[in-house]
Amino acid sequence: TEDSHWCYEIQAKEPNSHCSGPEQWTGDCKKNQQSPINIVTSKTKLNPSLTPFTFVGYDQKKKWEVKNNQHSVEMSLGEDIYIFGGDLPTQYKAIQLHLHWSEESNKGSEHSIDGKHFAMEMHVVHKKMTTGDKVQDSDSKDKIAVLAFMVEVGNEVNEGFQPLVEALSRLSKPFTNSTVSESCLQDMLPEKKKLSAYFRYQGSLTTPGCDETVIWTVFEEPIKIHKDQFLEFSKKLYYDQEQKLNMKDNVRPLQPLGNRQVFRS
Ligand SMILES: Nc1nc(-c2ccc(Cl)c(S(N)(=O)=O)c2)cs1
Ligand SMILES: [Zn+2]
Repeated sequence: TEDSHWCYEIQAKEPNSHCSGPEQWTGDCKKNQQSPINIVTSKTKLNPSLTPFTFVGYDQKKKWEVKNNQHSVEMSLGEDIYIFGGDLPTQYKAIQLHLHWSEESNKGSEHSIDGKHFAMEMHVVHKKMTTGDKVQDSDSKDKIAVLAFMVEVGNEVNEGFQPLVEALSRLSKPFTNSTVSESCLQDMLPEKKKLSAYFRYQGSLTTPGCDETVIWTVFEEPIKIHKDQFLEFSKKLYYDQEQKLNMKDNVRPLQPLGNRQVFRS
């Protein structure tokens, strides 16, 4: 399908590249409720319904499957990990987490907050859990809920990130798989009490087909990792089999907010 040839700008501008960069992405990528966006905090609207989340199974210790899917490093979740609360219509089951990054710490996140980009952005992708026979109409706007965490670099090692960082050298080539050592999602996130402050808006996948079916939650509290942990991603991972193009800048350009309102908890 044309999606298998989509790529980021850094790949598209390579001499004799045959992939389609963000300006050529198809599907819903040219519609008007796209992600990511710049969040102008002074224009966000307080929404008291945006209560804290309940995270179920985020403390489950497991040797998670990870893979280099040629666009990012992706950790498969599933099983019994899910969220509810956060003004979501029902509970949402965790499917996978992946990240976007650069090699400079002031760009690399997909969303920006008051124009500030972070070093990385971690996305925990959840799918709406339909109870019993209820069928999801195909274009429903809330099929997916992504929890987005900004990642800042500092000089403190983030122990919770180590299992993933240590697996990266086993994932250099695209379409390679591995497992991380025993770890849990919760250890990668900011402490729970800091997760009640977040932004909320209606948007899309930031990768083709850019389906406008995502309820976005962008947490205010960033994850902090050591600079060396951060640099491992662009050092160890490659976009291509020949290992000539380091995987970095897997970041979609900012999209127009249009007439959408961004809410805050
Ligand atoms: N092949 C790939 N798919 C994705 C993906 C899948 C689902 C979603 Cl929701 C997203 S995102 N960045 O909008 O969170 C990315 C990444 S790489
Ligand atoms: Zn993502």
